[in-house]
Amino acid sequence: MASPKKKLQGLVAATITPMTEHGEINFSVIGQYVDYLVKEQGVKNIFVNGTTGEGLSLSISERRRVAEEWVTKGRNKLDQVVIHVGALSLKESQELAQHAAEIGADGIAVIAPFFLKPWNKDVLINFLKEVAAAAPALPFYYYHIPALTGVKIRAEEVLDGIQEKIPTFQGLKFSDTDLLDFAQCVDQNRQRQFAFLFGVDEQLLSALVMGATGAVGSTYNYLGKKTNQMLEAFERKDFSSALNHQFCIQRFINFVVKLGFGVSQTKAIMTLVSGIPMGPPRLPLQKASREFTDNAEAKLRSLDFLSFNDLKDGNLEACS
Ligand SMILES: CC(=O)N[C@@H]([C@@H](O)[C@H](O)[C@H](O)CO)[C@@H](O)CC(=O)C(=O)O
Repeated sequence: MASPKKKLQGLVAATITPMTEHGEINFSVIGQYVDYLVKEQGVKNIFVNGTTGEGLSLSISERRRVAEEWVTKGRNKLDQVVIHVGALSLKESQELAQHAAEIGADGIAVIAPFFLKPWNKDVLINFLKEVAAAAPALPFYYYHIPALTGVKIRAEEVLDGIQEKIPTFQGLKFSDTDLLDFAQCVDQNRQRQFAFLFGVDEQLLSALVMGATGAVGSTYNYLGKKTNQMLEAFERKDFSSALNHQFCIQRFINFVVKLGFGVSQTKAIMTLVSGIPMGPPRLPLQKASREFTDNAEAKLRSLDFLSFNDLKDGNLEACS
């Protein structure tokens, strides 16, 4: 059984894996990155080696070293460090789970294997169970991201009876827009103290209404402060302010989505906003174009999302 631990809640930044221009991992900026999240964005939980972290594009040895660096640099600064240990090979996933336990991570998460896929709920749970068993003292999260894995088994089905099979099961990271499925996960498991972590940043307010207890996402790296204002407004039941904050965040995400948005663009935006070099992504991803970065910067400025004092054009559409 997992040792009782503080529930993972609030914002969780899906960390980027910083890289050098030569495509090697740039471990040297991770300490600075931790400080930036805590001090500038008010984000004290991280999700390492997930989608944003290009976890599936790293070698097993790189994933181990990245996890170690975040745990080490986050010690006494971060509340929780969750490591994504999903892999196509059960053995690799187990190795990473065991490693996460050894280095003192606070939890592990696993996606569905996506090449040879589980064809029903029971097979998927068997896979997850075998991984969880490799780290029997660590809280376990199922990472539901059907658009990327192609595994379309509803999260509601996966959660049905999961704790009996996986005693360390502690929550769901739900990266999908199907709010019916998400809400049913909450509704059917309300008595259990699970964490329901939503992963579509532009729709977080809707998920909060449905009972999300926290959120994992890429934009919390650089819009954490803004999103925390939304969470605070929601908490004090000021729904009008919460909605304004969500609309404001949506204006930015909608803008970049139309330009073409993904992990590469997240790296470029984070470099711009934080000043910490995130470097290029690894193939098969391509570096964001200069045009993208210029347009994203102009939008960030007009929404007053950049804390520089050199606004030349004024806040054209700054949100309150
Ligand atoms: C598909 C995808 O990358 N989704 C992001 C979102 O944060 C996403 O970037 C955001 O909602 C903007 O669309 C996260 O759910 C991914 C995530 O948490 C991770 O990196 O593991």
